[in-house]
Amino acid sequence: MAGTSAHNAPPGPKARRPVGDTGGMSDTRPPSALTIAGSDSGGAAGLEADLRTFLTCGVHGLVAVTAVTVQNTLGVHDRSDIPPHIVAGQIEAVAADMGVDAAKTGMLASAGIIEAVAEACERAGIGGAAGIPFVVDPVAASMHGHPLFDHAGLDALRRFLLPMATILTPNLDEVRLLTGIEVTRRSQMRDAAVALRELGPTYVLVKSGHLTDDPECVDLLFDGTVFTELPGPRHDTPHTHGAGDAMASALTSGLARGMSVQDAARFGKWYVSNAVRHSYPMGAKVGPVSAFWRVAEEPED
Ligand SMILES: Nc1ncnc2c1ncn2[C@@H]1O[C@H](COP(=O)(O)OP(=O)(O)OP(=O)(O)O)[C@@H](O)[C@H]1O
Ligand SMILES: Cc1ncc(CO)c(N)n1
Repeated sequence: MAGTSAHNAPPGPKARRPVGDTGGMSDTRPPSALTIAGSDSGGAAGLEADLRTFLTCGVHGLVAVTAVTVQNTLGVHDRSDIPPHIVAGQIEAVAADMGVDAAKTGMLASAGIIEAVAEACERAGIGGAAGIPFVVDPVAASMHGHPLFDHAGLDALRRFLLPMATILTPNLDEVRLLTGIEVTRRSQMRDAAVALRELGPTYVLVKSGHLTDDPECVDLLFDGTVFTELPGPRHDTPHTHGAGDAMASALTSGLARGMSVQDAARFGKWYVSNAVRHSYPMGAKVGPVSAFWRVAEEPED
């Protein structure tokens, strides 16, 4: 495990509040981030990944559970969706009492849940032009190809959630589902970003993990005018389960800590690149990305 060093210090300007900063006083509230996501029993993706990332990025994690999946490295074997009013209730309860500095979505399971999430977020002041930063990760399927919502879900996502998003973070399968654009080369990511932004989000971040022939792993951020490449090496490992969730939740953590969207996106890319670099085998197939690299080392004695 690596501690903090020049090598793994985050790039770009410093966040307003450093990791774990509570002002040194027990009555000072740390930044908080809300994940609206499903549970992965394998602990690699879903809300488990998000909470772990929030913690290691110095942010208190809040949760609205959307579904429980029966999942391991072989696939998603079963699931039970949470009733939409319970999902909305979780969002409203934590927003009203504890306060949300940034929010993100993961698996949203159904059109009914998506509509309830959009309404609850609107009531809580999450998303929209002047609202609390809202990261929409349009998780459509698990990495094994198991759908995590259906066509009605896709329509509801377009209709209710994309116009509220501060930033949309699709992988290349989700780009195809949302726009019909097939991205097979890095140069095609710009057209995809333009088409995605027309669906309503303020920023778009197109993730490049699936371009496996590309020797680098360069994500693309677009704000409607400027394209910003987020460069990084492509680490040679089969174990990338949860990379998308780690990227989106680190980005959300950056926003909760007061970073600009540009800086939070760079922070997210830096975080996930290290998480993939330290990923590990576990189970029969694709193992999880790591958060251990970010955990403080224990004292010698
Ligand atoms: N082999 C790799 N080396 C370095 N970074 C990677 C690698 N694979 C993915 N990433 C990074 O991880 C993030 C997630 O990318 P990807 O396109 O795989 O998303 P995803 O398909 O949503 O992820 P998941 O595997 O969780 O479903 C991106 O920031 C991407 O740049
Ligand atoms: C619960 C859950 N959320 C998201 C993903 C996608 O990584 C997954 N496999 N499982």
